[in-house]
Amino acid sequence: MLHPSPAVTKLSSAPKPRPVAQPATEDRLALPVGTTLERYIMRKQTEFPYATGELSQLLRDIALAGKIVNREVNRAGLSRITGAMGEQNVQGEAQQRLDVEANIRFIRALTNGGECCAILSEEDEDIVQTGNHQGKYVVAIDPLDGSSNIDVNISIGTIFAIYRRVSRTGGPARAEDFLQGGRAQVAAGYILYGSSTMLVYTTGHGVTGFTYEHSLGEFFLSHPDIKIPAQGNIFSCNEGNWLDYPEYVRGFLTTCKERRLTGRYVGSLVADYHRNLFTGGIYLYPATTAKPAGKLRLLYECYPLAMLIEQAGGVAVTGRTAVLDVPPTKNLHQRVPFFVGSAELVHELQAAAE
Ligand SMILES: O=P(O)(O)OC[C@H]1O[C@](O)(COP(=O)(O)O)[C@@H](O)[C@@H]1O
Ligand SMILES: [Mg+2]
Ligand SMILES: [Mg+2]
Repeated sequence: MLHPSPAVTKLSSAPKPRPVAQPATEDRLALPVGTTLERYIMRKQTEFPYATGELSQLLRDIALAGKIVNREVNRAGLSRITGAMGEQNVQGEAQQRLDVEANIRFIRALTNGGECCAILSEEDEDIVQTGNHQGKYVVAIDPLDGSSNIDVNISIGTIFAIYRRVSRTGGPARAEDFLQGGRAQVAAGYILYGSSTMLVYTTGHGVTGFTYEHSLGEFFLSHPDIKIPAQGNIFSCNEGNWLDYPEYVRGFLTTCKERRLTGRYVGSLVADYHRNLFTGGIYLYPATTAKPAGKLRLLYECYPLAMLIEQAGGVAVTGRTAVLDVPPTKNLHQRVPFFVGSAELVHELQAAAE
């Protein structure tokens, strides 16, 4: 919109001023690339008149733990925290030292921050109470995703979902606080420890990406308003499971190959998801004969990534059903089949689903 200056409107004989473009209201509130995460969070908070800053503090706590985990990941080979623990987590999967380390770092940061009442982590069977019984939020988290890639210096990540607790404050959080369903998430995101470290999150108003600047120790806004292309050229799955995939998934993948789409699979969900978010594509972790419910966990892997993808204009389904509409069972570590990515590709898969 163009606004002549008030002085000029009065003096009609004066030479016409050069028009100055004024950004629309929303644009004036938008912050430029390079803005620090802290400033971004503060500014966003002022857009919600009743915001009390608790969610902002939670995001700060997650970013802080992310910086610490990033440091540990970067020097893991030197500091001897790579390798298997020789123990299994609640999923019966081999626990890596960095899985444990990351879990400790996130729990500590969320406890010290004061706003998080309880944490549901992939690494702990039960809900972890932080002792902040007045905290209004709970966090479901996969502290380190892509464990099998830890020891070989390949990108890994953290995935998180934030809920406002529904049980009465003043006491410990309960399972119902985590079992509200995907549409109840107030924020969700991930941190990618990759060739650069990024924090990507949503509070339900689009998706924003921040890149970590190591020497300054800060996340900076680098990717405002991320949108996934509606169509894509990439399919990402573990083809070693081909013989165990449902027939409709094999049929879909065959058409991908007939159309000469590109196969790309890191084996770290965050990394595969992040690539497809920017390039367009579909990530698939179907049910298999060995894993009839799929492998990925609903509460701290699929729900948060589904919220992000919908905010970015993409789609996430378990087959026919939108991931965010899947009702959680009482199992806090529930698994579901997961198909996520560009709308056109995922809709095609969904139409073929049994
Ligand atoms: O080795 P597979 O069966 O392809 O599974 C890979 C998937 O398993 C995961 O590693 C599971 O996550 P965790 O490492 O957090 O257990 C995903 O990151 C990845 O997409
Ligand atoms: Mg994981
Ligand atoms: Mg994990």
